[in-house]
Amino acid sequence: MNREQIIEQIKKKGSFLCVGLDTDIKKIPEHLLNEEDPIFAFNKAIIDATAPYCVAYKPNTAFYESLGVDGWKALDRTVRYLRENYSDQFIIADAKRGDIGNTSSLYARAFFENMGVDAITVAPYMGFDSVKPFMEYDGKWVILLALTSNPGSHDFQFRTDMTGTRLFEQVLETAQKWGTPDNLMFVVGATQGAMFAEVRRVAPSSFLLVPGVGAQGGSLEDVAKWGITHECGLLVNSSRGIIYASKGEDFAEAAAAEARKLRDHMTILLSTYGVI
Ligand SMILES: O=C(O)c1cc(=O)[nH]c(=O)n1[C@@H]1O[C@H](COP(=O)(O)O)[C@@H](O)[C@H]1O
Repeated sequence: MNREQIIEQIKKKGSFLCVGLDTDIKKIPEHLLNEEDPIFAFNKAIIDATAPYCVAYKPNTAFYESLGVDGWKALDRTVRYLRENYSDQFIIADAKRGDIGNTSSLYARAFFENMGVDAITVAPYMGFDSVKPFMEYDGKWVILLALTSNPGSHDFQFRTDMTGTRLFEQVLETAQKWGTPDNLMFVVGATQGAMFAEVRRVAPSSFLLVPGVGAQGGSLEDVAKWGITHECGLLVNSSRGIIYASKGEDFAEAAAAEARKLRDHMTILLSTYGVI
């Protein structure tokens, strides 16, 4: 899925919502545990209920890997279900990979060729050769961690070099020499608030994947205020806040209601900032 197609979907749906499929076997409604593949049954119901309100899905691989082979199969089945039934949705494997070039090329093959997702989250720590193999796929995206949503983001990401440039700014600056706004996005946590203005100073036109609204308490209002561009330039993720809105038989309807609420807010923001 290319940049124009993502923007078209955002405008069409009045939404820049990404639903996080962080599906935890210990948190899904009990009645689903009788299903032959409970994780897939949960994901399928969540997808069918929330698809009108979002433009992307982001399964985090940890939730699937924790279940071994069965989890990986459920993830693969989920991606296939999205591909076959919702081809207008952007699919992000949140895997946070990155290794020496030779190994990264196998991660890229696993996620882009084998699983067929549109994008993968990548950690920048090992540098250019660890990121490049993911960029060698036409029509696929790297989403590089830049300024994360967690408290530990302050341990390294704000450290400055001799010129006073912070590490996250160096990541943003340097990585834009490796890729373009057509194949490279950055992760910036919703909890970083006004720091979005600093991010936009260095990366004015890149799409940002923004986790941290909902369960982590980030403000959608602030993200848009400091981070939105004339093309939107944002994909805002919420996982737990949507998919665990109810633990009962009505879990899918409750998820849809949460997604719709966020979509309604996003439509207002898109209109306020002149995107639609
Ligand atoms: O790369 C990510 O998606 C990510 C980066 C980051 O800085 N913070 C962050 O929360 N995430 C992921 O985004 C999702 C957030 O989930 P909720 O807090 O439940 O909405 C999880 O899958 C996290 O692993």
